[in-house]
Amino acid sequence: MTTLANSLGGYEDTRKNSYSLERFLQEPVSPTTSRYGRFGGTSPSGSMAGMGPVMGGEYRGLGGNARRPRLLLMGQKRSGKSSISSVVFHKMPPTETLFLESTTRIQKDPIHSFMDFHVWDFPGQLDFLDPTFDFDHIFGELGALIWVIDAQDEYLDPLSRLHSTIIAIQRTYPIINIEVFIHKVDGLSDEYKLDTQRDIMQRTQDELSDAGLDSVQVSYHLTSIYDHSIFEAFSKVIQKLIPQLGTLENLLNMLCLNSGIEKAFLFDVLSKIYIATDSSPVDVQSYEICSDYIDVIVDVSEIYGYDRKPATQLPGYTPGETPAADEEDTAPEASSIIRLQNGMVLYLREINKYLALICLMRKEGLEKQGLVDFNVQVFQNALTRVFEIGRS
Ligand SMILES: Nc1nc2c(ncn2[C@@H]2O[C@H](COP(=O)(O)OP(=O)(O)OP(=O)(O)O)[C@@H](O)[C@H]2O)c(=O)[nH]1
Repeated sequence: MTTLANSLGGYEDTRKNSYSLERFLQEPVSPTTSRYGRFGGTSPSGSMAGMGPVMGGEYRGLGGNARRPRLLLMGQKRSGKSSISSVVFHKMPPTETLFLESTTRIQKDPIHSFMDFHVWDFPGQLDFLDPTFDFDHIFGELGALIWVIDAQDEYLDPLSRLHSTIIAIQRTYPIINIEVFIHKVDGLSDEYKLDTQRDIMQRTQDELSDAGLDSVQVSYHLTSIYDHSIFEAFSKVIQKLIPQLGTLENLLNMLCLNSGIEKAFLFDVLSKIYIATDSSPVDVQSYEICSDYIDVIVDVSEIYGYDRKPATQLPGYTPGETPAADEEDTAPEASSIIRLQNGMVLYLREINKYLALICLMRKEGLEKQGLVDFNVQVFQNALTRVFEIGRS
């Protein structure tokens, strides 16, 4: 194991730029945007010092414009669109989605997290290809179109609506990411799931070829709100919208290589979406255990964490003044280590109030814990730099 600072060409920046997970949890939640929980898509106060286009509101991915990407959830009635949005972004327990009412108007949900974006939930009965709808307004600032298909229901009609939608938007907006969620697969056998996916892929490919759109890329995900598959699918959707993804992956690779880490995830604590991971293959079990670990840490922090007030409530703060970065920096970042029965270790370090690094390593790796801690600190500083450069 070596120090990451060496691998990063001697880069060393001792400036601390960390935020507290606990403090994030204790910040006020706006009743207008939070329908279901404490996270509720609110905008926590406090600056996002050092976090650029991906962090704190701006996005320069598509076409270089500083915009908030929009994720459109579309599909037939009762396919599970509102449930997905509620479970992933508002911590709604999956069983409570049974009581969700049918959406009658477009639900626009601003999500303020490591990257600000909007989630628009379309009522299933709405025909947005109708000429009375402002097509450009709906698809103009799109990051991804997420088409939800209920795999437990008859899907040929919804599929043909998907095809006509792709054909309609491709002509004007060819760079849109099209993501098909083959949803509610929890009740299906593995064989049936794969057959359904194969059938949907084949029919879509045939339809697009007939329309002369062979080159259109469509991604397919088997999802359910009753397990981690929905979070994993969203992770992949969001990752495509992060301009710095390649750099984040390289940093994670270097961290793993130099610290004896087998798998590392950079998680958004708000949604449990991972925004980057190293390039070793993701196995579901590692992802699930890391995702569960975040839940535990978040819950324990919320119940037992001490009350660290936001900078605006600290003594000496004058209303109207921008809180000094130093005040944010005084809070130590949360960290935690758990030894698992199988000889592995889970290592968590909060990077800022939105992101946490979670690593899986063998217990021998912790014999040099000081080195691992140091490398993680260097990784944290490098990450801050990446976003600073992106912003400038
Ligand atoms: N088994 C299963 N049921 C699900 C899943 N996701 C959603 N549901 C159920 O599907 C039903 C419809 O979910 P909604 O989220 O209201 O569907 P919608 O697409 O928003 O419906 P509209 O608002 O009418 O367009 C609810 O009873 C959910 O509990 C899933 O992954 N598995």
